[in-house]
Order: sequence, then structure tokens, then C-alpha cells
Amino acid sequence: MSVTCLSEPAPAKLNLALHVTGRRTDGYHLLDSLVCFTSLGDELRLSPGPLSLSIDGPFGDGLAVDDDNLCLRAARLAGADIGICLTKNLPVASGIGGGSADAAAVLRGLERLGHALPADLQQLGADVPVCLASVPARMQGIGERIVPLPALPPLHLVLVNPGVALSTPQVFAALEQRENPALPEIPDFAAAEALIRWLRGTRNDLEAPARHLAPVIGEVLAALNAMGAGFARMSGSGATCFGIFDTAPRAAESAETLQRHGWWAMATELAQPPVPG
Ligand SMILES: C[C@](O)(CO)[C@H](O)COP(=O)(O)OP(=O)(O)OC[C@H]1O[C@@H](n2ccc(N)nc2=O)[C@H](O)[C@@H]1O
Ligand SMILES: Nc1ncnc2c1ncn2[C@@H]1O[C@H](COP(=O)(O)OP(=O)(O)OP(=O)(O)O)[C@@H](O)[C@H]1O
Repeated sequence: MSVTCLSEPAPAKLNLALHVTGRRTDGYHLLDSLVCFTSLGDELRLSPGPLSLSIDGPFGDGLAVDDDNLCLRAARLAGADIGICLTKNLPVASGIGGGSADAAAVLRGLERLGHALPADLQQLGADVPVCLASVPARMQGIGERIVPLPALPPLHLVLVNPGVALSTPQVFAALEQRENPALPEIPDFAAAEALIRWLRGTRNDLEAPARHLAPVIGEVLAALNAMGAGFARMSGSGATCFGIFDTAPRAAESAETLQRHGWWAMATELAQPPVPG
């Protein structure tokens, strides 16, 4: 029997804009979000079964290898016996979709090995459908309505996490205004400047409740602006924030400076679209 091992990247998810537009009767919130993915992310390797998980990487110690791990839940949902190695490069519970990205990467890998995708992906997490696509997209509903967008212009990004884990349900619970306007129409952006102009007319509605729970987020945003970011905002339910810089060297230099605060700060770019086949 041939032994097949494969690797699958799990890019970090960024909510460039995130509007909360309502709430369903089951308590889930309706969202309207411009989502993109970065070349920085976790890494998954799949090898023939039985079902198992090992975790390494800079944030591996913060994540228990238990049955609830989203990698194992994804494999069980797909009915697959598979050995999974996860290199955890992204901080846990940090608003950049680490768990959802990992689950989606396991499902993408299993699909390459001939497994069918499970029907109800959202039982793994609201962000799993958009992470499965891992391309720039408008995300609506509670995360199930995904409209892929034309490629975004190149962005020189810095991601900063101050080391405070935020619980997504707690951030949603602390939201004061649940019915906000939808995103303005999303044009085809010719350059980063046009995207930044558009972003200035949008919000992350979860930023205020997250800052209430973790005031250090305000310090992170101020530090990104002080470093010369053309735009800075929190992603998802926080606490990770992103800054958009003019050039890759300025992003790299800013990340290095921000690390001196004791924060996780990484320069990155938008993920390249997956190569078909
Ligand atoms: C805030 C976002 O990061 C934006 O991309 C996501 O919507 C969160 O996605 P996620 O972490 O995959 O979220 P889940 O694990 O499905 O949900 C965690 C909890 O967040 C709240 N939740 C999540 C998504 C959503 N549309 N409305 C919600 O109210 C619910 O209390 C839910 O129990
Ligand atoms: N493989 C995984 N990676 C990260 N978290 C996981 C994983 N499996 C289970 N979890 C659990 O999921 C919870 C959310 O973690 P995650 O890193 O996905 O949050 P997040 O970045 O805030 O996600 P989102 O941006 O989708 O809200 C954590 O409490 C963690 O214990």
C-alpha cells in the first residue's frame, strides 16, 4: 500500500471590516465582513491513520491535545482515520481564526485524499466555511454566506497580539448595539490606498466590546498608528490587531519594534491564492 503524507497551510483569517447587522433567535449574530487571509498561519501535516493529533510550534503549549481540538473534530466529522500533526504558529483565541483555519485545513487535506466534505461545516465554527475557501471574500449570515472577491491589492501587514486571550462569546455578549448598517458596496480595489479609503468608511463592531474587556487593545492600535501604519484595526473578536504599512521593510521594522513591548508581532502579506491541481 502506498503511504500518502501531505501538508496543508492554515492561513490566518483577518476581518478587514466586520459589521454586526442583527441577531438570530438562537443568539448567533448576523455579520457582514470583508475577510482575507495571510501567508502567516498554522501548518498541518496529514499521514495515514489511526486518528491521532500531535501539536508543536510556538503556541503549541497553549493548546491541549484533547478530543475537542478542532482538528480532531473536523476529521471525525469527515469520518476519517488520519494522523494529524499541527504546528501552532498563531496565538490561540485571538480573533484570527486559528481553530477554524486548522479545521478547514484538515478538511482540505482530507478532500485531497479523496474524502467528501461534511455537509454541516458550521458545527465546527462559524468561520470554517470562509477558512475552507481561504480567499478574499465577503462573509454574511452567521458566516455561511461566502462571496469570493477579486484579488485584493498587495498588502504589507503587521499582526499584533498583546497576549490576552479573548473568548468570542464573551465579546459578542458585551456588544451594546446589535443592529448596525451593512458594509458599503465592495469595489474592485486597484491599490492598497483605495482599500484603505474604503476601510475608513467601515468598522469592526466587536472592537468596542473587546476593548472594554481588554483595554490593552487600545494600546496596540495606538502603537501601530505611531509606527506609521496607514490603517490599523482589530480582527474578529480580538485581541489581534493588524496594521497596513507602505512597504515590506517598514512592516518588518515595525513588527520588530512592537515585539519589544513583549507582544507577538509579525510582518506578513496576503496569502497567495491556492494553485489548482
Ligand atoms: C467573530 C468572527 O471571528 C468573525 O469572523 C467569527 O464569527 C467567530 O467565529 P468562530 O470563532 O468560528 O465562532 P464559533 O466558535 O462558531 O462561535 C463562538 C460563539 O461566538 C458567538 N457567535 C459566533 C458567530 C456568530 N456569527 N455569532 C455569534 O454570536 C456565539 O456565542 C458562539 O457560541
Ligand atoms: N486547533 C485549534 N486551534 C486553536 N484553538 C482551538 C483549536 N481547537 C480547539 N480550539 C479552541 O477554540 C477556541 C477558539 O480558538 P481560536 O484560536 O480559533 O479563536 P479565534 O482566533 O478567536 O477564532 P475566531 O477569529 O474564529 O473567533 C479556543 O478556546 C481553543 O481552546
